[in-house]
Amino acid sequence: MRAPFPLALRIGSDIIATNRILCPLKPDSKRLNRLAARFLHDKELDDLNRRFPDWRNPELQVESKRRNVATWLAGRWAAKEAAKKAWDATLLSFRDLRVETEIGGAVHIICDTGIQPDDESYNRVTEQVAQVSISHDGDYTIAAVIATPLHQDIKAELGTRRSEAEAKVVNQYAVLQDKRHTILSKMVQKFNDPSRYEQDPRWAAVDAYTSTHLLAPERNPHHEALEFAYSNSVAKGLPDIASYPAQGKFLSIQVQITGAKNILEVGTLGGYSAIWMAYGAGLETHITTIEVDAHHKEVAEENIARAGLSAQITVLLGRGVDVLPTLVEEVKAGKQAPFDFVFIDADKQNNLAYFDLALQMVKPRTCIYVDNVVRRGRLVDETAIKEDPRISGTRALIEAVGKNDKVDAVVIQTCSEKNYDGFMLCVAK
Ligand SMILES: C[S@@+](CC[C@H](N)C(=O)[O-])C[C@H]1O[C@@H](n2cnc3c(N)ncnc32)[C@H](O)[C@@H]1O
Repeated sequence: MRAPFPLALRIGSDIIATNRILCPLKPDSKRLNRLAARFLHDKELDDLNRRFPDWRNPELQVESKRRNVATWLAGRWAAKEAAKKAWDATLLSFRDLRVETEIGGAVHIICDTGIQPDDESYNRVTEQVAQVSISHDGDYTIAAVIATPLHQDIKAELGTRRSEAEAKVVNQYAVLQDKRHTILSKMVQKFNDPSRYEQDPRWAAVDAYTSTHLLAPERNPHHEALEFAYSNSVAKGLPDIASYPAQGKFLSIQVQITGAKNILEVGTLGGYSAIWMAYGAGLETHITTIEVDAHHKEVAEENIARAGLSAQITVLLGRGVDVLPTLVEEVKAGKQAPFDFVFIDADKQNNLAYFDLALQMVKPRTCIYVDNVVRRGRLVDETAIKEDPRISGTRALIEAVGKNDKVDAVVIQTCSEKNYDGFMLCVAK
């Protein structure tokens, strides 16, 4: 028989490299502000302001000062991770926890529900303390927490909040869906051909459900910038033809898988897909995106600036068939690095031209992704083949790629909130 551990004690520990905090601190102070606002409790923000009055302006600080701020933040981060492990990571968020240093120097970590004593729930337990130890050595910070299990009052409060937050996300998504459906119905009226927009409600419902869990706004630090890019584009009169959120995330994940450092996009619109890719790619990656419409370019640049990505994304104005050959020359002359991820999403009649030009400036094993190749099945519709240059352009691409020994490719059909479509995924050999 095994004797159980006799004490109702739980431990948690965490280690973090200070450089992980220092990195966002260097090039862009806005990122640091966002990071601090995301994980520090308000009282910890006050502590930080007191200790490092100019921390919000790292450009003014010398390297050693920046490192001190990063080390302080790393201590808070590690302590909170350790506390989540000791208590209940599924219930707790970083901002429910705060590290507190007493006047004598003793350090505690507190699970703080934020309920004030003058609140009617004052007779319930609203805060719980655990012991924490934080140590720094060179580039690393380590924290260990020892705690008794979370009090039932706190568990109940956090559980209620979690359900409310989940309901809010579902609600936010429903509002977004409504907005999209209104735009879609306007398009249907405009073209007076509802059959072109038929949509099985299950597709949007599945997107709504999965997005609630996998694209939850509170878990996506870039949610606000992406939502701004989408809404601002529609508000400024751009057509509602950007990638949808799950597709944006798919692109971002592709970029992470391939480790792309130099991305090419044809068809910027309001920069929505470019922003998703840039967030997936990391700070050292660059995206060149081509847009023929000057107003689209202007709105895209506004959205990109708002996302803090102006240094990472360059929008080139012009027709793809004119701009791409100049890029090919630059790559051949060594003035421009070859691309290692390509997203083609512009005028579909030129798909093959874009593909051929892109192929001249990519590294082996580059992923080339071409969007909207199925178009509700019109890819194989006899009338569309004869009358719609977007369909004949896409068929020319698929047939040429099928004969090209330098690439391997597949078309995947998709159904989603944006109806029935598909993409072609190729890899350059
Ligand atoms: C489907 S939208 C791009 C959507 C964007 N990739 C996204 O997911 O957010 C296509 C864009 O290509 C642009 N475009 C159309 N013809 C073009 C051309 N010949 N050269 C470059 N861009 C073009 C359009 O103005 C439009 O902004």
